[in-house]
Amino acid sequence: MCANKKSSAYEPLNENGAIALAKKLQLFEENSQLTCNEIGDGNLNLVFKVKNIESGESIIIKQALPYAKVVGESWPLTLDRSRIETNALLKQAEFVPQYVPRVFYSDEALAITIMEDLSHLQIARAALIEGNDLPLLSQHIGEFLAKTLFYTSDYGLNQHYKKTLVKQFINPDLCKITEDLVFTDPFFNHNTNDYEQELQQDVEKIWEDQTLKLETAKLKQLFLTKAEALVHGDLHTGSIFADENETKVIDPEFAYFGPIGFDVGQVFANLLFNVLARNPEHQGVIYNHIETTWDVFVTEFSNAWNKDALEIFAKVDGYLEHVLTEIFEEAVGFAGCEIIRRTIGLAHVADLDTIEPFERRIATKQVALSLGSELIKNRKSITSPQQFKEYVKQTAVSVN
Ligand SMILES: Nc1ncnc2c1ncn2[C@@H]1O[C@H](COP(=O)(O)OP(=O)(O)O)[C@@H](O)[C@H]1O
Ligand SMILES: CSC[C@H]1O[C@H](OP(=O)(O)O)[C@H](O)[C@@H]1O
Repeated sequence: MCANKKSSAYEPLNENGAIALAKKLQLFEENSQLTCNEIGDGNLNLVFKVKNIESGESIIIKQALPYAKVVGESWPLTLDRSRIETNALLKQAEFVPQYVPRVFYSDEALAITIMEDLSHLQIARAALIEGNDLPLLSQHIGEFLAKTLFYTSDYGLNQHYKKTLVKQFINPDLCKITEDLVFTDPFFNHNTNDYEQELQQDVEKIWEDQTLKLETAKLKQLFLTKAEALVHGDLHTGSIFADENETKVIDPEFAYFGPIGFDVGQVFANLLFNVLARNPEHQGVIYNHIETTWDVFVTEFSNAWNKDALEIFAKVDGYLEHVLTEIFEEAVGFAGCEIIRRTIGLAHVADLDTIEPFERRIATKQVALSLGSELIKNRKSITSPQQFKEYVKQTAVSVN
């Protein structure tokens, strides 16, 4: 099966429609007995799993709705995100086929991507919450980040061709969601915000902190303007399937040409949520994941740079180090924004929301807010992932 595109009129699928489509496209052997379930638990799209009862073979049909599923028809949203998702998966597969689902078919008009079923793996967020530590997660994600980001950047890609890709991945509606939900609304008294009343004072502290707002404005400006590489754009642990051996990154519908540090920072932040949710004796393994993600990223990015850089200045002493230092600094700041928005903004994370008892949940969210603010404001003086540990400790002491 291979990806292709053809035109048909848009209509949202239901389970029978998904089976009919799979049959029409001859994705299973003739006369196969097929079942289908809608399994989407994300904020935006429909996800159908179609399975051959006898052979057990299955595929995933993901379809965009003309609105954001989590809010409903009052929040219209472009179907073009499906084209972006398919093309991002195909582009990433050029560099790291082992870390993305195979795409079998796509149809822009129907806004569908048909891909490999990854149900044998577990969503990394759920696995980490359960205490399943996914030993290869950070090794794989570090390599995924380094290769997808280096080879789509001006360092590793023909700079003229890169501009045609920038055009192909213009993604204004999904970027607007991030500009609002990650970089704006949580820092103001906005009606999309969602937090427990026990956090009111901590939230107001954020709204009143002018230094924090200034630094967030600078990070938002980077997100708006720094077309450094084709970023995934929503690389949280809910967008990663994994087990002890395998890792697959899904859901790149927010992909666009943005700052490399954005993807790296979202990975840091989402691992930090898991750190915060754990008892201290179980945190070490997740801190190690953060360090390994960065170490592998640096190693793989540097190898790719030394082997394949097309930028003539790449061989100038100090240039690679400068780029890596800037990526880390920006990643720390972006991680801070992600931490704040997932704590008090529209879209939360289960790591924090499932903490029991309630008092511990609130105390942990207070630490998260303080940590997020510190990462944004102090990102220039945080130069290694080992410092996250100090910052978590320091903010925990200052909050409690
Ligand atoms: N390739 C896949 N294989 C198996 N399950 C999948 C696959 N893609 C998505 N899913 C399931 O659907 C859920 C939502 O998918 P996701 O791509 O995150 O949707 P959304 O864009 O709405 O966030 C995932 O959490 C996972 O349970
Ligand atoms: C109304 S979109 C909110 C939020 O949802 C997206 O995540 P996902 O599609 O993985 O559920 C993205 O993080 C958006 O910011």
